[in-house]
Amino acid sequence: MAMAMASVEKSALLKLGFFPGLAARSPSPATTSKRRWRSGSFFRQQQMHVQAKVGAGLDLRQWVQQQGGFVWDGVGVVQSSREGVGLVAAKPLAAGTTIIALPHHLPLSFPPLQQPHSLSTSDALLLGLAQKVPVRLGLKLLAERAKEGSFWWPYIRMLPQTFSIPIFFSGQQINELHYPPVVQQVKKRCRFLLQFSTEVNKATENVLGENHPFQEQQVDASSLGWAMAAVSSRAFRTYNLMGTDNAMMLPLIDLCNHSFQPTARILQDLTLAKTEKFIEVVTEEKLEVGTPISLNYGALSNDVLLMDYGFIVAQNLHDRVELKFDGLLLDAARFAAGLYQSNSVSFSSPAPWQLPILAKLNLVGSNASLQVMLGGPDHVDGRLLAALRVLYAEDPADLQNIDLITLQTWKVATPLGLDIERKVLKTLSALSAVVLNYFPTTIQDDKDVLVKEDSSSTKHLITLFCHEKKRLLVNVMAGLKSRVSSLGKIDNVPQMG
Ligand SMILES: C[S@@+](CC[C@H](N)C(=O)[O-])C[C@H]1O[C@@H](n2cnc3c(N)ncnc32)[C@H](O)[C@@H]1O
Repeated sequence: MAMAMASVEKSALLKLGFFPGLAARSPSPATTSKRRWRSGSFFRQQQMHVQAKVGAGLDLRQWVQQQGGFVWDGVGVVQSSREGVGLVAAKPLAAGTTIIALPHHLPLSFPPLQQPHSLSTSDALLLGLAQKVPVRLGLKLLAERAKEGSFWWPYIRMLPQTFSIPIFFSGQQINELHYPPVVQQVKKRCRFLLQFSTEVNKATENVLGENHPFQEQQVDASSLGWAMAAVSSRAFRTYNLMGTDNAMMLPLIDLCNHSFQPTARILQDLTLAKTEKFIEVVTEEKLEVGTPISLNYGALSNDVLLMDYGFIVAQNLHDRVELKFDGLLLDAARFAAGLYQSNSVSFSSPAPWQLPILAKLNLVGSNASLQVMLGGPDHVDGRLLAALRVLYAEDPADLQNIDLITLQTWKVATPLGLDIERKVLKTLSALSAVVLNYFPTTIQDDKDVLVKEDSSSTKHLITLFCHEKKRLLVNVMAGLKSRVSSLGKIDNVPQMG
């Protein structure tokens, strides 16, 4: 997702997201600590009612201005139960206008520490620990949150106390997602947090006073999870002139909620990297009074939105259903499609002449990448489509003059003939049905829950997530069905040239 932007003057920034590939078990609640977290006051402030939260947002706006930042005087702060705090236009504004600009010293980042010998004990410890985590900014955030009189306190006090991301779900709620790619990833992240909290405490156990990066406060999986969630849901990637990226938390700017049709975008002026206002939010369109000031967090699937941000988008065009390419699963789909015969060779044991093509598709071999997707404009992953076409081929000669690109697209209606194409489409459709049946509840069950549950509840979020996956699978089946029907209209199988 990172964009190479070193050569452009103003670069659009993307949200950061969680470190891919980490993971977990539900973190234990905050336990005993040598000293109490500053969270006493932090948590009290987090229980502020709506009006106070909005007021704190306005205080943050003022702090940014006092620190030399620019905030358009029409920036309003609102709160809703669904999106939390957000920014809105309190006045009309033309497109292409700067709304917020931050000076260089306001973003919270983990600065590149190039001279380890000159570091304080506390910074050296933090650096050592940070080298073990992909998102080291979380540690910096925790260190600042622990520090009395932190420069960033006006910002940190505005951060949510809790996040609705799945690492904070109960074990049962995680399992209720019924979607193995996300369930596994969440469990992996939780495991990481538990392990890493042990490491952090071991590395700091005999450190006292100012030398302690977290002011002698014990860091448990829950506080680490809080920090990682704050970073995954709020940090942006910024770039320097060398194109090196760095994660930063951008006070006030990170109160903008997400939309795939955003009203603003965030720009980084690389040529001004050393001057005052180097990150700014600019309107994409004319704003009317009450228009939310939203940013596009990126072309993110619901899996990423759920795991990193704690919300999902209905009818998200970037969403997919992820599967592991597996001969047995394809056999089950072939069986469900009524295409399995007693003399059928299992898809788990491809013929030797089929293997080289499957290897070229990177679906067999020790370094194979077995993750394939359903959904999207073509309904299925090109590699899955190609693999099924190959697996249904009966004669090596069928595959001789076919290139890999053709096999992976719908460009040629029947690259291996009408019969094979029909089988492929029916198998893919049955595969979608098999995956759909994996969910223990129906689309109607979900609808019933969705109307009953509070839209800000975890139950609602989990149900909506499952509901959207099921809807996607039904759409895939409808798309494949219409392809089968259009095949019926083909009298002559086009010859490959
Ligand atoms: C960068 S913060 C935006 C400010 C945040 N609303 C707050 O209260 O501080 C991102 C978080 O806002 C919420 N959010 C942003 N866009 C959303 C959307 N379109 N729908 C639901 N929640 C959204 C999610 O909780 C997400 O993790």
